[in-house]
Amino acid sequence: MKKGEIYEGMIETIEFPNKGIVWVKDESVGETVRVIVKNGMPGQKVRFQINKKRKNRCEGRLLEVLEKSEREVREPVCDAFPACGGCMYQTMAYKDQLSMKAGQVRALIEDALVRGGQVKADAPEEADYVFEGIQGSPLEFGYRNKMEFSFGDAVKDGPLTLGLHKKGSTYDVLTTGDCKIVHEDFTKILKCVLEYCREQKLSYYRKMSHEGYLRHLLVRRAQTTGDILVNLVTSSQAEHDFTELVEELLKLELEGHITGILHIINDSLADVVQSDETRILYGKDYFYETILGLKFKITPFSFFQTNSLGAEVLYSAARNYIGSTKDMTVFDLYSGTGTIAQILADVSKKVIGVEIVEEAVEAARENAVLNHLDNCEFIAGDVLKVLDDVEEKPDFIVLDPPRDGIHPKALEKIIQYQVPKMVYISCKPSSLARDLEILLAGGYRVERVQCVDMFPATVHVETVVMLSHKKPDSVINVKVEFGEGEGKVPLDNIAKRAEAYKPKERVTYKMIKEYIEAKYGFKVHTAYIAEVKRDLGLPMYDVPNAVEELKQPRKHPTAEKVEAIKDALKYFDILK
Ligand SMILES: C[S@@+](CC[C@H](N)C(=O)[O-])C[C@H]1O[C@@H](n2cnc3c(N)ncnc32)[C@H](O)[C@@H]1O
Repeated sequence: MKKGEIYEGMIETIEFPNKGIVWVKDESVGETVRVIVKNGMPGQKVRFQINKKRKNRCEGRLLEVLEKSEREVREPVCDAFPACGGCMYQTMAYKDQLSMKAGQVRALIEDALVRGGQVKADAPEEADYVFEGIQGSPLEFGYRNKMEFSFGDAVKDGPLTLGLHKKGSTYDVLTTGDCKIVHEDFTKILKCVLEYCREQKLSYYRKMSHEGYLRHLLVRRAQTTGDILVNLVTSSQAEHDFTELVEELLKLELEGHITGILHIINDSLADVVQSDETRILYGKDYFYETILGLKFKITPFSFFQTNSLGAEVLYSAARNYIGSTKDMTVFDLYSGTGTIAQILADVSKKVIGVEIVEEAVEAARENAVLNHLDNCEFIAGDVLKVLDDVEEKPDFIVLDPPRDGIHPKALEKIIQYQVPKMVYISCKPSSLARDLEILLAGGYRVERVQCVDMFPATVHVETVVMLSHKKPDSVINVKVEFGEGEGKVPLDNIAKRAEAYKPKERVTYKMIKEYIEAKYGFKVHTAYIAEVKRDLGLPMYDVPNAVEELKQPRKHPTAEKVEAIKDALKYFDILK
């Protein structure tokens, strides 16, 4: 198999977030190879081109869907599908989307449990934590309370467009005039603004040359109050009077109501929505949203969960795990506009929120006053640094970091508090799995896991994890001196050991099973793989994965299965 070659095959499964797994025969060596093909659906027959080939990892670029999947049970709901790429799973039944996402999270968590030492690779049946499945979003469509549309064109020098970027393109913008994951009010506003800008022949800002005027349209709509904030973002390269546009927008027949129309000037070279200057064209520059009975003031740039009703499900799941915090000091790390802190405030002694965006911290403070809570403190700054300066010690910690997860050094500081319990809310399970390994190594164990789907039809999924601290049975102190001389550990040795322990491409039991099924046409149990490895004297931690549970007394593999397992171990370089 070489880079550039074209193959066909069936997408057997999808690993988080959108990694389709296809097994194909590489005729040049007579082997069956596992290829990752992104952006497909489970069960589709696809044609793809190999674009990455490494020893244990092969990737292909999807060229064409040859046959639809049986799991595509309905017609696309919008005309930007599949070019937009935002709602890849919209043709799958919602129930099916949910079970696929739950399976993806479970596999990642259970890998992390093995790698972090909570579960032994050869005894997956001893995975002593509770995986509670997935809760869906109350709304399958129209669930987003915020959308950032870009101005551009769909083809070079084509007519002005306003909407979302084409999948995989930084430049081409599709007009998403019937996007179904936002309320109809969003599309009415989008069409009105686009029509006006086309009539006025306003230019759009080009990312390469940094020339042009129109940049983004940011719309926020509170799901519970129907308040709408319209933000038109331009460069400062022209001056335009938007009075007529404001009149047009206010004439629209909307289900909600516009509380503010803002003109934001942004000359930043980066393609992000931010403000050098904000002009209020109508109304005010904020609105209110209600979550679990609490009121939150939202400004154009403050972080707020984008699915308000879904956030209620997520926060309820977290609150359920957090339990009673009476007389406790709680740290809400990565607190945004302080939603979680305020949900916990009236059942805690004190809550301290830490958040890096100053504007969100100011909003959090205002929100606490609005909700008559006087035991919340919000600190602006990076968690990594702020934890060094906070004098109070937490009794309980809630973590809700951004997609990339938690900085390892911040995790170290969090672990040092040794709080008996923590709840980690994650919007990216692969970052969560990486952070869990560090938390497990730091003496924590995973007790319960609940997934919540906040973004139906997309690849995203949220996870809430309850962790508890394992108290050590006993403690011994070991003093190690580094350097040359008797009784010291030479630094050279450390460098060699570090080299030997460098992370290798991870081969899971699942990969071995998939290889065997594709090549030999039969399934093998995890326990059989473990048994063959034990018999061969292979280290048991080399092939971690623990997804299945034993449902009957352990049997032994047949000779045929033993040979197939040995072949797979050789294929993945575990057996030389
Ligand atoms: C997933 S949001 C959670 C917000 C909040 N808990 C909520 O539910 O609304 C993550 C938040 O972390 C903030 N953040 C990102 N990096 C940070 C850091 N190093 N220190 C503190 N806050 C950070 C972001 O600005 C964002 O508000």
